[in-house]
Amino acid sequence: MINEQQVREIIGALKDPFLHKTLAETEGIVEVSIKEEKEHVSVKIAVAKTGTPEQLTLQMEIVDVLKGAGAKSVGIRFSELDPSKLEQFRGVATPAEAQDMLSPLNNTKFISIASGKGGVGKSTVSVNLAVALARLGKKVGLIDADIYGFSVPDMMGVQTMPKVVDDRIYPVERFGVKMISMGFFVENNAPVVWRGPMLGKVLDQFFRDVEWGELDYLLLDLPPGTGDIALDIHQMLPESNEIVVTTPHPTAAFVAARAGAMAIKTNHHIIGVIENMSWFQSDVSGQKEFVFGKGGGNKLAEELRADLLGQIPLGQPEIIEADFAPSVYARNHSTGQLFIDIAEKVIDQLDKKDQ
Ligand SMILES: Nc1ncnc2c1ncn2[C@@H]1O[C@H](COP(=O)(O)OP(=O)(O)OP(=O)(O)O)[C@@H](O)[C@H]1O
Repeated sequence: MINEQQVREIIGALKDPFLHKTLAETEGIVEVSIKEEKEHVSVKIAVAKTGTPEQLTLQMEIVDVLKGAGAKSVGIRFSELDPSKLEQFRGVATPAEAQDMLSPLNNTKFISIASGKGGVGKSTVSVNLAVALARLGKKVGLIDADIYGFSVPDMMGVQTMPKVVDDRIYPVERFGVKMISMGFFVENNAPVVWRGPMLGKVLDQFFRDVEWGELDYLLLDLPPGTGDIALDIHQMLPESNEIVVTTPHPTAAFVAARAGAMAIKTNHHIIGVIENMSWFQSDVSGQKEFVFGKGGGNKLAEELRADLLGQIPLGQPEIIEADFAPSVYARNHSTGQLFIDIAEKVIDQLDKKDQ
């Protein structure tokens, strides 16, 4: 297992993406800690500007080099360089680099949606939360990053492909949401087997080469579970606000807690839990029937010390032939309204976090 000095040497050779000086030169390695028994390295890095696509690239480079040197898992936190230090290096930025610092995603809040296992409704929640945020007047993007199980284009009833002009990818817009999916980049629904660097390149492309314009929120529908792919993606993403989706069964909540733990370990911030398939409203008895049990969402929220943002019942959206989108609830559908309530809570929480 590598020691702290080796970690500092390896990362010290990488460059601050804006200052184009090595992290050793900028003294950008703030903290290194190593858990020998778990072969886990966590580092805190200060860069000129945080929350940028450039940070994502650096993040991937750090994960790559540390894993290459023997770390099994890597945690990275970013902070901004002290203004006095920044001053020291100012003047080295060319106009193109200065333009980079004004990248349109700089003020975007990232929201990732995760689940402990497949089939609990993570994609349904991602799509409807994105649409609800757009219905509230926000500028919203959605990345379907569920590389094996991409389903967002079908769920939203997307019939077109993104346009590519001069090497720039223009996302498809549906219900006011700009969307891009792994599904657009594989032929004939073929299974995808990307991992490691290849996966990183594809994700990087989603941030850098897609013409998002200015966005308030960029949602990411993550792969389900706590396996290698989910871990890779967690490590490669910019720091995000994460929502964990579960069903009400206590066992499902238990599995979802592991996804939450993975998010925290990879320095994402859990903002809440959404319980899906919470009940079924019987037409016959008029009663709520708790088909999948009760209490899972609350239990998970307690465990992750986060809010239960909402509970979504079982039930399909009405199908409108003329505007087919099989998983999008209409604004005036009771579930559509529940998603508006959740979106308001999310906006509120993230605004508070900013203050
Ligand atoms: N509240 C709900 N009521 C009825 N059906 C639902 C509800 N939520 C999800 N479903 C259905 O359950 C199935 C799984 O949902 P979805 O694809 O959103 O789950 P997922 O967690 O993203 O799965 P995976 O990660 O495996 O792709 C879909 O057929 C979807 O239409």
